[in-house]
Amino acid sequence: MQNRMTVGPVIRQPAGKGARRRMLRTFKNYYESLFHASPNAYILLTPDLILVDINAAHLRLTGFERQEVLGRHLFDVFPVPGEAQLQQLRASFARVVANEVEDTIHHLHYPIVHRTGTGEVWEDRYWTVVNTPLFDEDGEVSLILNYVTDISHFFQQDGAERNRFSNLQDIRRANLALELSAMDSERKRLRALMEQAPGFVAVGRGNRHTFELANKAYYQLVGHRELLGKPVREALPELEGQGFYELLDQVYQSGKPFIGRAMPILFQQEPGSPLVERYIDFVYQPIFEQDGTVSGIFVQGHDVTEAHELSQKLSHQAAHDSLTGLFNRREFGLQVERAIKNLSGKHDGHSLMYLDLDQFKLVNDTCGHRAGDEFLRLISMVLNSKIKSTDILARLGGDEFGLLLENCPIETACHIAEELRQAIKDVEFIWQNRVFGGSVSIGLLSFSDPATSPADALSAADSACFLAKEKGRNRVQVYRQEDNELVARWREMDWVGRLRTALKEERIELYAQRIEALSSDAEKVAHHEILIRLRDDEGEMVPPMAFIPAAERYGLMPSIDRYVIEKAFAYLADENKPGGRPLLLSINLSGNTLNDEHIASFISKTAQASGVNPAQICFEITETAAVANLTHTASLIGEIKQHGFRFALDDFGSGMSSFGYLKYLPVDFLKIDGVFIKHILEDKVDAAMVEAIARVASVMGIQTVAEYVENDTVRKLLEEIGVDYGQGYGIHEPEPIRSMSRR
Ligand SMILES: Nc1nc2c(ncn2[C@@H]2O[C@H](COP(=O)(O)OP(=O)(O)OP(=O)(O)O)[C@@H](O)[C@H]2O)c(=O)[nH]1
Repeated sequence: MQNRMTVGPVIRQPAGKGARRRMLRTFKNYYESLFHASPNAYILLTPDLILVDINAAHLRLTGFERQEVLGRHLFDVFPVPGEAQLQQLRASFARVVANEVEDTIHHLHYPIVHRTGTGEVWEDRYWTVVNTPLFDEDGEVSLILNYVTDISHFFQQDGAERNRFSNLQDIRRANLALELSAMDSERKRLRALMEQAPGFVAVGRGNRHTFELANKAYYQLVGHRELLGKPVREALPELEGQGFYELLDQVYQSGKPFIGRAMPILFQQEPGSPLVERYIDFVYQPIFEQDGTVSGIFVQGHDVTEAHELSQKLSHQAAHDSLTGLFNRREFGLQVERAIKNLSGKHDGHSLMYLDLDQFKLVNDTCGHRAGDEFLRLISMVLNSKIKSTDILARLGGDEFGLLLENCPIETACHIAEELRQAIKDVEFIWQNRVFGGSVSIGLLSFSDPATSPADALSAADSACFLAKEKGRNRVQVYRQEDNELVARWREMDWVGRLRTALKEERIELYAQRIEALSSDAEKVAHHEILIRLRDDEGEMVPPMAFIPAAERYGLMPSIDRYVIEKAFAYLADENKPGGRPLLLSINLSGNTLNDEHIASFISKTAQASGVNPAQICFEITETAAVANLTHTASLIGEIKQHGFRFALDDFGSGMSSFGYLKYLPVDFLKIDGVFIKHILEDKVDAAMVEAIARVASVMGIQTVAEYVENDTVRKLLEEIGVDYGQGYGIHEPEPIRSMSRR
């Protein structure tokens, strides 16, 4: 069949008024814009010449209102002027239906009543009429597209003019062919657009939501299967019980759209295969008829599974600790906050535990971080196994855990805390043939005041935990406000914020105390130990005893040490200008700084940048810090010494077997612990200890420094014993480094 043109997806043979309306609807949905926007005059007719649509160009041409012509017979709307025209038209429409090809009446003399602002006017008109059959899926002519062109002006011209258009027929034909081809490409373009659209699109018709259309993305989403012509419950049976059928019914009945965001949906993409979960953003949009009834639902949306999974992953990461999978500190704070909001007089209040493993460092230090991580995982599993699923367990950081027991009286919480302590005590962690036992200190707080802040609750429990440690570890300590020790601890914690600000505002000031040569062998340089003071926000100087313990406990010492190193090196660089006497500065490195894996490179880079000679710097580390991880300290000292820096072992003699360690620590100075010097004049044992240290050091080629030299008598005795240097208030009181004269 030539020129066969099927419009839209399917247009069936009309069987009555209702059927015609459905046909109109289908056509309207897909080609309404194209039909109405065309500059050419079109009418759409059923084969029995009932007008089912008329476009805007035709209405402009004839002056009719759309509503008054639809559903009426063609000849009722446009009365035929005579028998000849009637025959011509009838024959043309009959040919279209019988032959199923397009039919043209080239010249049809057909006067029309034209509506004008002043009334109806009969106008003599000549037309070219093209009737095109439109076919349904079964190949039957279901509609006739009637296209008219007003050619009256040609017939109203003189003869010569008319001759010029003697081949009018060909021109009309060519024009029509162009029109039809434009319409066809538009149709293809629209279909391609819908097909290729990134989102899924489908149309369900009628109250059973029968698939009338589905694009590529829709097929991809549901798995490629037969959809068209099937009601949704038959086409996608796995949606039963997921609420989507009900939503479709609701939109169909209410005429109100439904918008779904990241809704989970399960599809069985292949017969027999497991259900696949996807997340979709979608809209169910009702399709309205002209009479306001809903005839179907337009489904449009996007598969947002990847984005949804990513956002789930991110929010999980934001709330959980990656090592143990437990909640993290932030989330724990939020949970405590939520629990506080739920406090009501009816309940016993909540209980909160702060758990800190005892001597956990030992696992890290002897077997490495990986072992430490495994140990932490094991501990979190043990804790998890001992609590209810509604309890909130979190890793607060390092080896610290938090546990929130909601609506749990203190007696029960004490019992649980004791159980947890025992469960950790029973842990045996084996790593490369080494066995570590578990132990935990627990601070327990019970609170019922809705005015409690999460931060206060946590730090109160932390304070109690601190006390548990102080009292010997492996115990549960209940928080009591009247506890003086706890008050002191609160004060200490208050220092954390103050210290951070002081560091930022450079209010930590360097002081120096001279270390004087006592023996003739001692090096003749101006030797000073750098000490620190904090200038508080009111300008008062705060001694180190007030803030160093807090800085040590809260991990601020590495920052303070770095700050001191930078300032001291800068000072040395200034003092090294020509004419200056050689200076030697001693700088303290805290135990935490020894664990800072970048400290060696920081020191050498700072020295290079400031241009100081490493031989002018001696780092002091306490015996206790050094011994806590002897191998690590020994290799760190070795690494730093390679650059030319020197080392002193501070508070020497305080440990049980100090001499034993000395062999492993390549230090240049030993600073004898002040406890031996303080009473050296009265206590013979102290004097003997100092003597012994001086002798052993001398044999090992290490120089000795005595601290706490408070007067000349002590100084003389030390000289006699053979101690190389002295330091103390009897020699020099610390003073700000910048105001210090060189002696
Ligand atoms: N393996 C591992 N170690 C960590 C992690 N976070 C912190 N640490 C280490 O945990 C240790 C915490 O030590 P502390 O709590 O200060 O001391 P402790 O040895 O447990 O001793 P006490 O608490 O005083 O009984 C430090 O050595 C940290 O370096 C981690 O994620 N993995």
